[in-house]
Amino acid sequence: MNELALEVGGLAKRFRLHTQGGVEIEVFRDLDLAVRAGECVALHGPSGCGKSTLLRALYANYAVDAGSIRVRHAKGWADMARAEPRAILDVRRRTMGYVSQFLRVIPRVPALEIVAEPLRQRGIAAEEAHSRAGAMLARLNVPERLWGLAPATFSGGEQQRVNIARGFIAEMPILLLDEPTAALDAANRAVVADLILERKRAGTAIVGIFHDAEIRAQVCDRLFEIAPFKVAA
Ligand SMILES: Nc1ncnc2c1ncn2[C@@H]1O[C@H](COP(=O)(O)OP(=O)(O)OP(=O)(O)O)[C@@H](O)[C@H]1O
Repeated sequence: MNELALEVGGLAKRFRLHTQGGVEIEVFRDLDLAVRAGECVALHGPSGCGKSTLLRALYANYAVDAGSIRVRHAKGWADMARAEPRAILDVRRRTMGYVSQFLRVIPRVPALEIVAEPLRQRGIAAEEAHSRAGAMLARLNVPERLWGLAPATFSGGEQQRVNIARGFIAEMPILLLDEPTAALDAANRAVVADLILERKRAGTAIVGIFHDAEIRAQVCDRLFEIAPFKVAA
């Protein structure tokens, strides 16, 4: 069996709505999840059960109230629930990628640059980074005439493919995917399925939200059910 890449233990998360009388929403408690290299796990459960919240917590976009999120990183382990901001950035740069559903468009930065950036950050020369970014965009059927433009005016599906290209080009050991095919047509869904299968063969551990049952069946090894949270009596 492959080695563990991600190990979540005793995770608890609640939201406090400060602007609404301090109401608390408890999303999960005592959540455990282990994911091995090369494995793809789909977060599953009814709408509102906490799939997006868990994915964001794994990336340390949300603070958690208890528990650990251990990530195999730089010949050791990092805990995303406790790490300093600088260590979190290092994990994001070298170990854990996140493909959100929507591209956070940076004004005036062209698509090719957005996709090449993770490679540039890792010290790869501009020429090689741009050539690999172009190949990835071409594979995802983003027309070459768009590569030099900022994606603000792109269609939803084009923006999602730029986002996917950026997420996959870095070849991270752990990938978090938030509905990576939501805005895509059948041909591009097939490209994304191939990209995911390739990463799995290369040993990437993947955690994702996949509402599309066909993609889920193609790429996921198991479902991780987030049970509806019940308040203890
Ligand atoms: N930023 C936030 N502030 C307050 N409450 C939030 C916040 N984000 C999510 N919640 C609440 O946490 C719960 C889980 O939401 P989440 O978006 O994680 O569910 P989900 O399983 O991804 O849902 P869906 O399948 O509908 O996208 C919901 O009850 C939601 O209202």
